[in-house]
Amino acid sequence: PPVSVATINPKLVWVALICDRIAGRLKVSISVLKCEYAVRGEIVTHAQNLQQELQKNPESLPFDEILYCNIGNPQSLGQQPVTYFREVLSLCDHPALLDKSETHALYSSDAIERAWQILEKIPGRATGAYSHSQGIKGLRDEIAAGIAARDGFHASGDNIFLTDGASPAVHMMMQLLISSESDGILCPIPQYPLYSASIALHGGSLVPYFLNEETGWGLDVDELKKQLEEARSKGITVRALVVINPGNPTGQVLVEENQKKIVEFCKNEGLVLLADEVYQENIYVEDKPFHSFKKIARSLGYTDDDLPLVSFQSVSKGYYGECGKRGGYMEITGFSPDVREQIYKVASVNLCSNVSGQILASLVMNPPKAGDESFESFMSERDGILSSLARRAKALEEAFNSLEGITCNKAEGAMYLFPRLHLPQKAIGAAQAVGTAPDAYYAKRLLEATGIVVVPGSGFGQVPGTWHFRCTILPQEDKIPAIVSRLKEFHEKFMDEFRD
Ligand SMILES: Cc1ncc(COP(=O)(O)O)c(CN[C@@H]2CONC2=O)c1O
Repeated sequence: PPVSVATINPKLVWVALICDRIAGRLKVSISVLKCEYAVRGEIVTHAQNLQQELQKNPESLPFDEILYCNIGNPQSLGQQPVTYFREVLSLCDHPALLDKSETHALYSSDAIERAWQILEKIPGRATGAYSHSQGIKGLRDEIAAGIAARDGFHASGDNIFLTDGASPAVHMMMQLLISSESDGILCPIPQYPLYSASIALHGGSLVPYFLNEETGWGLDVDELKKQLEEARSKGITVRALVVINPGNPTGQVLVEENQKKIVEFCKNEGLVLLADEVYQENIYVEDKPFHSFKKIARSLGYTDDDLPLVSFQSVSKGYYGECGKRGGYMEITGFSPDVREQIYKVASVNLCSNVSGQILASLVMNPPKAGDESFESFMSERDGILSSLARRAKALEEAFNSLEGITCNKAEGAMYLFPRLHLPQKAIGAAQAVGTAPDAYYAKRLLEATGIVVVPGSGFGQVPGTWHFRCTILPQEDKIPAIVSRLKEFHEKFMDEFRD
C-alpha cells in the first residue's frame, strides 16, 4: 500500500533520490535534493493533512482547528493591513478612481495626494508595465530618502534594487557570491533556513558560527574568527558574513558596540557583509533600538568604497506584515563598478519586481509624517500592532519558562520565540526509535495533541545535543490564553510519559 512520506524517515527518502539521480533516473539536481526549508517542512505538511481530516470530520481530532505558529505570516492569523498603505496601493492600481469626485468621500486626502505623486514617478502612469530592472527610479529615491532619514547618513536610489520580497534578493547575492563548493558563506546557527537552502541551491558551503544561547543569543566575534580560520584551513574561500538583526529564529537585537566589531571584522577579513534587517521595525525592548549596519559602518567612518555591504528589507514583517504583496529591496554599497554591473545583469534577467510591491516598499520606508491627515490614524494602527506583538511575545515567553524542562530567551525583536527543550533521555530514545530528531518528535506529538504547529529547532540548526522549536508570536492576542493552556496541558502529559 502507498506509504505517506510523513511516515518514512526523510533521510532514507533523500538517499533513495540521490541514488536515483546518480543512476540517471531522476532529473532533479543534487543541489535541489540537498536543499531543505523547514518553515514549510514535514510538520507543516502533516498539519495540512490533519486540517483536511478536520474538514471531513470535525470530531476526528482532539482539537477543532490547526493553529499555524510555524511561519511569520501575520495577516494569515488575523492582523489587519495598514489602512493608509492599502488606500494608496488601491488608487495606484486603478488610477481612474482619482478622477472620480466620490473618491474624496472614501479616501484620505493625503493618500490621494501620495497616489498622484507615485503615479507621476511611473512612466505613463503604467503600473502594469515592466519597470527598470532595479525598480522605478522615483520609488528608489523615496526609499533612499527614508534610509537617510532613519540613519542620518546619505543614501542613493542608484544603490537600491527593488525585489519581490527579501528572499529573491538573498538568492541573487548567493548567485553572485558562489561559484563552487569552495566558496563559503558564514551563517548564524540557528539561522533562517532561506540561507542554508540558498547556499545549497547555489552549490556553496555554509560556514556556521554559533550564537550563544547563554548570553541571549549573543554574536561573539571570537566565534566568527574561529569558524573563519577553520573554514580557510579546509580550503574554503569565505566570501561573506550573514547577520540577521533582529534575529530569526532567536529574536535577539544586537547592541551597537557588537555591531561595530562585526563591521571591523568584515573590513579586516575582506568579507561582504550581508545584513538581513527585515525585522528592523519589530523591536520590543526599550534599551535596544535598531541600528542599521549601514549606519554603523558610516559612523565608523567607512565610506561607500570601504566595505561591501548589502542591506535587506522587506514589506513582509514590521507592523505592515504584507507577506503576500511580495515587496522588498537590497541596498548595495561598497562594490566596484564592474561588480555593480554584474549585479544589475543578474537583476535584469528577471526583468523587474512587481510594481505594487515596489510602491509598498516606498510607503513602508516613507510613511505618513506628523501633520499629514492620516498621520494620527496611521500611528494608532502601527503602535497598536507593535504593542500587541510585544505583549504576545512576553506572554508566550513566560508560559514557556513556566514549563518543566523548557527554558526560553526573551524575544527582544522579530516575531518568534525559540525555546530550548531539556528532554528526558526516555523521550530522546523514543524519537530515535522512530528515526526522528527529538525536537521534531516533540513538535509532531504537540501538533497531534493540540493542533499547534511549530518548527523543530533542527530545521534552523542548533548546538549538537541541544533541542529547540520555533513558535511565532502571531496568533491574535485573544487566542494566546487558549494556546498557552493547550500547550501546558500537552507538555505536562508529555513529561509525565517520558520522565526519567
Ligand atoms: C530573516 C528573514 N529574511 C528574509 C525573509 C524573507 O522575507 P520575504 O521574502 O517575505 O521578504 C524572512 C521571512 N520570514 C520567514 C517567512 O515566515 N517565517 C519565516 O521565518 C526572514 O525571516
